[in-house]
Amino acid sequence: MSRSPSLPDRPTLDVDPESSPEEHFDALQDHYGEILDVHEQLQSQLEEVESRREELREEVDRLQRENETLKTASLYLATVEDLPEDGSAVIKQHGNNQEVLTELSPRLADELEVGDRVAINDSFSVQRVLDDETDARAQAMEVDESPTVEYDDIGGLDEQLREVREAVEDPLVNPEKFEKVGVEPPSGVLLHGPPGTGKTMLAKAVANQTDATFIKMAGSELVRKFIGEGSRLVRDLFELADQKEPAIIFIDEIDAVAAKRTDSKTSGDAEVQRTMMQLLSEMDGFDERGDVRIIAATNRFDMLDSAILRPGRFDRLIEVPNPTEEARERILEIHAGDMNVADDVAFADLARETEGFSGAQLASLATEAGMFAIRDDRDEVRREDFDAAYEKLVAEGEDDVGPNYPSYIR
Ligand SMILES: Nc1ncnc2c1ncn2[C@@H]1O[C@H](COP(=O)(O)OP(=O)(O)OP(=O)(O)O)[C@@H](O)[C@H]1O
Repeated sequence: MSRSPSLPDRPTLDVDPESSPEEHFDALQDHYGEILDVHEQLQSQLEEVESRREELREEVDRLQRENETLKTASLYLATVEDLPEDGSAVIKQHGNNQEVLTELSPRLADELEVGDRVAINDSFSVQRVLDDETDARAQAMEVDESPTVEYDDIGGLDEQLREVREAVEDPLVNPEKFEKVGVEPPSGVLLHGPPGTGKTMLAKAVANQTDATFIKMAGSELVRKFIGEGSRLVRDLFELADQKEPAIIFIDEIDAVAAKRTDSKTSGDAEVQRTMMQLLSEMDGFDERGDVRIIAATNRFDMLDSAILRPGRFDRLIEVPNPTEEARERILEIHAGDMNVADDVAFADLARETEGFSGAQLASLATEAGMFAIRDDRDEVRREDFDAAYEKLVAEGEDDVGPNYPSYIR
């Protein structure tokens, strides 16, 4: 839609070569007059265009502000239930299941289909259409039908492994044991300890051992931007586990949804609370579930709300600490065991010198040492490679490695 006015014709000077100087002068004067006219017309058109430009600029500013508000304001989630022909839509809000009839913009009316998930604002006006729900589910959950981690791949955590097997594997494999004795198996297992100590590995290994599907959800993923989405994901998570049983649900970073209540009453906190309530209610209804076990992990045990630790919820707490010297040796053997290691490398020495390292850091130490050997065009990994790897790791992550570096690094 263009509103630009058409330009006036350019005046031409028509002078008869035979004309007298007076006639010539008159013709020039007429021409000058015409030029002045055109100049005036152009001037007024320019003013008109400038004022239109100003209007458009204001419109752009307004839209930009509106866009910003839309981007920052919390939106609610809803599903399109019906699309009557008149450009309206019946939507059902997630969380409270409120059904509303709302007008659609012409663009959305063409685009929307029944079943679509949409984001709506406080006045129930549809702001945008969201991705396919299955995509959102797939993004948030990691599903591994047959994890490959074995118990033997885990270094050190013998006592923790025994407890996890007792709480998760036995109820799946020998449920009758519990029935005969008349005790309820633990509802949920909570693994807590510093990062990279093998919590995920433990959960994966027990899923592998029991031929269960491993379904992982990160707590941070459950804390979503859209109101109602976190609790919806929790429901999806348990539903999926039901479909896939036997299954092990692993919720990493559970502290993101189950932190102690704070005094602040921001909508973000309320949304986290709702997600946690949904999780608790799923766990409370857990008895009727078949072969589904639930394991959660946290690095921030101190932050957890005691509500999730009550009997019937995460009632088996297992601490997974950083490895002891003996465990560090075992972890190094696991990760460097297949490497072509020179005679001057003694895992026992390395274990002694890596106090404060987590399992994940020991795994990186082995990989990095291998990389140094490759870079040097050798097919054998020497002690000097482990030393170089050590220095690199310490330099990269002073804060993660912990205070106990060996003396020759400090
Ligand atoms: N006890 C261990 N034995 C062998 N390898 C380990 C051990 N702990 C950690 N690792 C190595 O570190 C990697 C990361 O470990 P994992 O993901 O299990 O840690 P996590 O405790 O779940 O960490 P986070 O709390 O950061 O999620 C593993 O894939 C493995 O290579």
